[in-house]
Amino acid sequence: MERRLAMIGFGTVGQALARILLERKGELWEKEGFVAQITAISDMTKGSLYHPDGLNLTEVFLALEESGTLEAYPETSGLQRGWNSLKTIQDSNADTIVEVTFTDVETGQPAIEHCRTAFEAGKNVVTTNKGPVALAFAELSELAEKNGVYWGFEGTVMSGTPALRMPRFALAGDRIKEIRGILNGTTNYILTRMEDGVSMENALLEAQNKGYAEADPTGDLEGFDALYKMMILSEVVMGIPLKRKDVLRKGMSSVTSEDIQKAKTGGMRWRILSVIREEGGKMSASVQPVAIPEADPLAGVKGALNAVTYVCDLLGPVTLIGAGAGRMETGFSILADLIHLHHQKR
Ligand SMILES: NC(=O)C1=CN([C@@H]2O[C@H](COP(=O)(O)OP(=O)(O)OC[C@H]3O[C@@H](n4cnc5c(N)ncnc54)[C@H](OP(=O)(O)O)[C@@H]3O)[C@@H](O)[C@H]2O)C=CC1
Ligand SMILES: N[C@@H](CC=O)C(=O)O
Repeated sequence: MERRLAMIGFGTVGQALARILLERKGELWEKEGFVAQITAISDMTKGSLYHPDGLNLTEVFLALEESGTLEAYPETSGLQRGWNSLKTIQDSNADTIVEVTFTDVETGQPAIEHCRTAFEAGKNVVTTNKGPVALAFAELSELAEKNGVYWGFEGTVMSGTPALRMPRFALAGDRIKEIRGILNGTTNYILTRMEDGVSMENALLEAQNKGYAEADPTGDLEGFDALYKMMILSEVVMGIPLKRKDVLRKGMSSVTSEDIQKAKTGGMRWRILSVIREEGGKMSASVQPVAIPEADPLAGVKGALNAVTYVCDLLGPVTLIGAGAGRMETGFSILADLIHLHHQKR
């Protein structure tokens, strides 16, 4: 069965998925029997395209190279332009909506509305947007189930590293009472570069150029992004919703270059640690900068790598280390969800 996709948002992650689909088309068909067509793209500033027979992705990238928008995409019979996100979700022939707009750390909008509209229209959603999962998991899961559609969100925690799929499937049956780790790629990248003597401002610019940072990097720097990921882990993996106000949150702005150099001289490394613990059905959680000894395995987690440890009652602690952010790394998370959906439907 050919999957028809509508991309809502076409920035770093959306374009990475399109590249992967373009470059791996033959291999995905041969190895997985998977085939997908992007029939619609709707992006705030780049513009919108819809063709029921599918868009030519080579032409999409040529248009973006020419002007940074989709304006130069060639006219063909049946091509529609200018549809906004909601019209694209409702009126395109896509069966699966790829929601990759920015994460709003206050309201989760417009992404929550995008998911709601898709589910009500009987369409699957695959997203890397943390807002809908952190703030509306119960409501949206129920709506997806009621409409018999799939909701994939693997990329919301640690990009394509299976930080959700592993505990949900491979560790099913174990009780997870504690989760801890490094859950933000941008700040881990910045701290590592500051250890090399790069200023915080320049390290942030590098992180932005590499596609790690949020559209508003305050979300990364002040710990909101990690907080959202803890809310997702708490509800999705441990089954207990966590409120924003219940998380002790400290951003990285309190850590200076001097602190980092001083710690380095003393055999320590600064990392932003996230911890969630369950005791008697009550959750406690924190995200904050901590100086840890160089010998601690987390001190060796560098750059945009992240790590998460699941403390299981039967298996003991299990740690996963992998990409926390990045273009292809997050584009891959959507592909992994699409292949999962494909296997389910098959
Ligand atoms: N980059 C990464 O490594 C990771 C990102 N994520 C998440 O994935 C999502 C996408 O990230 P990324 O691609 O990096 O972000 P970008 O900012 O690069 O892309 C988001 C795109 O969505 C567009 N957009 C915003 N609002 C709308 C709307 N209402 N309708 C249509 N398009 C809209 C933006 O347009 P404009 O620029 O004009 O606002 C932009 O082109 C985010 O929610 C992020 O938190 C998750 C894991 C890793
Ligand atoms: N901005 C985020 C992107 C992935 O969630 C990060 O740096 O971790």
